Amino acid sequence: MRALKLHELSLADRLADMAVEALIDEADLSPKPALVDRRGNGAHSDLHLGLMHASALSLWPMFKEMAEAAIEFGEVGLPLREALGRIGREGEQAMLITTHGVNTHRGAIWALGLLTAAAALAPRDIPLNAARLALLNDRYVPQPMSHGAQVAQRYGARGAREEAQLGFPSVLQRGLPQLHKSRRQNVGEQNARLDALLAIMTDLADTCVLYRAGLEGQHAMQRGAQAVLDAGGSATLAGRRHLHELDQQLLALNASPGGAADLLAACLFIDRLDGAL
Ligand SMILES: CC(C)(COP(=O)(O)OP(=O)(O)OC[C@H]1O[C@@H](n2cnc3c(N)ncnc32)[C@H](O[C@H]2O[C@H](COP(=O)(O)OP(=O)(O)OP(=O)(O)O)[C@@H](O)[C@H]2O)[C@@H]1O)[C@@H](O)C(=O)NCCC(=O)NCCS
Ligand SMILES: Nc1ncnc2[nH]cnc12
Repeated sequence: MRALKLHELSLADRLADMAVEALIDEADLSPKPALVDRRGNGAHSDLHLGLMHASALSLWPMFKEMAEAAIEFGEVGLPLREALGRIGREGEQAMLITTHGVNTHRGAIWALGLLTAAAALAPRDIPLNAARLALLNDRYVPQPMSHGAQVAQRYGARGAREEAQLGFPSVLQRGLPQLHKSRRQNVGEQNARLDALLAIMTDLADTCVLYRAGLEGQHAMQRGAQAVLDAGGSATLAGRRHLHELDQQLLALNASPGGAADLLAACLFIDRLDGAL
């Protein structure tokens, strides 16, 4: 049988590969404060690294289908938005079957789903087109009292939806610039990615943290992340001490920055796309 050459992969195949790789890179990155990583399960009793990997892999067909839908519809509009909503909900079901009901990647399905579709539409303006899609109202979206919805009522934080509708400011204005800055300082790729995660955490209203630990958790996350960066970042000894402190503090508060983790995956996906399309 003839071997499949890489360049014979379709655009949708390649985008799905890149989305899943971004999720696996995020999961593997260590030491992340209070999140699942190579060291352990962070603040989660029902998650572990193997489950994060299995969940990421289970989403490959969904990302491919989202990219194909974008290519087929060819423009930002309600038909594409509602197709993505349907595909995303089916992807969530596939994830829940794989994880036996644990929510591993709901936020990532949303963020990376929109970005994958936008990348399939046009290589330029990816965050802008993702935002335009997020601003459209899917008429079929269920309205359950999600953790995000409860936090929105209690604190006014609009979480994952708003982040996408604004064109992913935490990724474009914080994560990516820090990733590039740390790379320029030759701190090593893992430290650069940790710094990008911390930069995202400095200003995020993460509904996962707010749901579990309220404003105290959010302040601890934001201040602690800033302290690591102010001390020189994850590659320095002082920065590592602050990172350890942040890990301990978030674990004590049971505050898991799952939203920030999803946005790091979005950041790594956009970084991968650069030059690949
Ligand atoms: C529009 C949706 C994003 C729904 O949003 P909503 O806020 O109503 O729903 P949630 O499910 O509560 O939140 C979405 C997840 O987004 C992540 N997130 C949080 N804050 C932000 C932020 N500021 N910016 C970006 N992303 C953010 C976060 O995901 C991570 O945390 C998950 C674990 O959370 P949780 O279930 O609360 O888990 P635990 O605390 O561990 O619960 P217990 O076990 O302790 O009970 C984890 O999955 C991470 O991914 C938020 O959870 C969209 O999701 C939607 O409409 N979905 C319907 C399907 C659909 O139409 N999809 C469209 C595809 S294009
Ligand atoms: N590494 C991680 N740990 C916990 N929750 C997450 N949600 C997305 N990535 C995560």
